[in-house]
Amino acid sequence: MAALKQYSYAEVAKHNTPADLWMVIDDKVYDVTKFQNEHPGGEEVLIEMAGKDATNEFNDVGHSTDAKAQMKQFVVGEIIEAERKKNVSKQDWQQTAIIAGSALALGLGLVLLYKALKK
Ligand code: HEM
Repeated sequence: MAALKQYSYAEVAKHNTPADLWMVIDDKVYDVTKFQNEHPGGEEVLIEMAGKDATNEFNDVGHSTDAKAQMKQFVVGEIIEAERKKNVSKQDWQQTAIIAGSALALGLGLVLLYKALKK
């Protein structure tokens, strides 16, 4: 898959009118200019979020999987790494590494203790 075009929030914020309507959901940038009139939830809510991060608003509605599949066609890019909100997966990975590392150290410690006691 080709890499997505990278945008800063400042860049997205320029597209904040009904005639040029972008928004950010989960760090992906969407151009919903053509979709606004077709949005089952109405154009007003989209215009309200124009140029902004609408992740919470989008999730609050509990959009269907159909809606999530549909939105893919409007992706024009993603937020530059430094400004991404969702670095959760990275944090999760670090946490997992720390837990796994601690477990390993504990296991090793127990083995050494066992060996020391056996003598
Ligand atoms: C690319 C972005 C979006 C797409 C493709 C999309 C698509 C849809 C679709 C297909 C529905 C019909 C119900 C469903 O299938 O879940 C819907 C309903 C709705 N959407 Fe969106 N939506 C988008 C963004 C947003 C945003 C940012 C908001 C709020 C700020 C919003 C608010 C709503 C509301 C209030 C409804 C009506 C729910 C109802 O009547 O039960 N949507 N949207």
